Amino acid sequence: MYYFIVNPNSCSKKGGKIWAEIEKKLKEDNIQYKLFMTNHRYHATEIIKSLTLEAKPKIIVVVGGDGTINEVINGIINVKSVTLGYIPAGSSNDLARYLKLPREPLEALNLILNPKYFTLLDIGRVSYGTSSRRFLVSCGIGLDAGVCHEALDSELKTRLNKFNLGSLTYAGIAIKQLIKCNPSKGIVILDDSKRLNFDNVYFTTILNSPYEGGGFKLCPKARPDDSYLDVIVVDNIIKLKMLMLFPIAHFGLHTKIKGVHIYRCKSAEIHLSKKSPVHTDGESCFLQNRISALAEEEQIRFITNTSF
Ligand SMILES: Nc1ncnc2c1ncn2[C@@H]1O[C@H](COP(=O)(O)OP(=O)(O)OP(=O)(O)O)[C@@H](O)[C@H]1O
Repeated sequence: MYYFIVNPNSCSKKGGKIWAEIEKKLKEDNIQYKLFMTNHRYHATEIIKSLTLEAKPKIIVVVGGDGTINEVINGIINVKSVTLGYIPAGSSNDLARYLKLPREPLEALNLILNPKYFTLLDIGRVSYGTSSRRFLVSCGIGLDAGVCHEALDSELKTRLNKFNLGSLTYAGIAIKQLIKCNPSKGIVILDDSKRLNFDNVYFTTILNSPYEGGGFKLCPKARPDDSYLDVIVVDNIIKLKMLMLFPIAHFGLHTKIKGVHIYRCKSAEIHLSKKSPVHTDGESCFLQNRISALAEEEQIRFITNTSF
């Protein structure tokens, strides 16, 4: 039995169309499944909570974007009893990009029905104020999160999604926000011991895998299964040079630029001089001036196309 959690609204309603294609195939092939369609924000979290209350092994397939996967990962109670399958149906699909999951829905379904590999993926946890949330792709504070916040309700994203170019939204908004933004002073503490001071931080992002924001290869060497987090701090770069950083970050070529700092750690704490936007997997965690993140001990079993 396969349990499907479907966000029909992902990628400006493309999720619903993708599900129709998947459901037709499941019916044709007489595959047993149960459907749980989300009908509001955070519904995927409620659904998976109820599905994972008992520690009974289940294959749960998510149809949506990185935001839907984030809601799902945040609701799993018995992590060890779950195997996740994923049919990417979002605008940016950064998780699917790194896991090399098929972009074609029926191919992605085929992989789930005939799995090649099961990979244990790290689950990150970010804490802020009195709250905390898990992430699979990344969390961040500063400019990158500001871009995610604006992209959530972006008209531009809706328009670009019509041409399968939704991921370009992030680049467009990033340029607009960069022009206005004022960097902060920041302190980053790695593994409770290494303290780093920065004067003009644009953003700090903590990643499980290389990509975020629709294909920016921010930490090219990050691996989602190594129990470590990769951290990028972008500091003290003139805005004109920052404009160059975005296109070359698509190829992971920004890492040699002075002012780009990359670290690997088990935990990270970030303090900024002023409140700044925070995101987990592109979803908003409002404005904060302090966040901390770690890799949880338990990993989640994921159906993948490749071994890592
Ligand atoms: N039925 C629904 N109606 C409206 N919004 C929904 C519904 N179900 C889920 N959502 C919300 O839709 C938002 C977007 O989903 P998701 O992130 O998966 O798609 P996306 O933004 O197109 O993809 P990506 O994150 O890969 O760019 C999430 O914040 C989720 O809470």
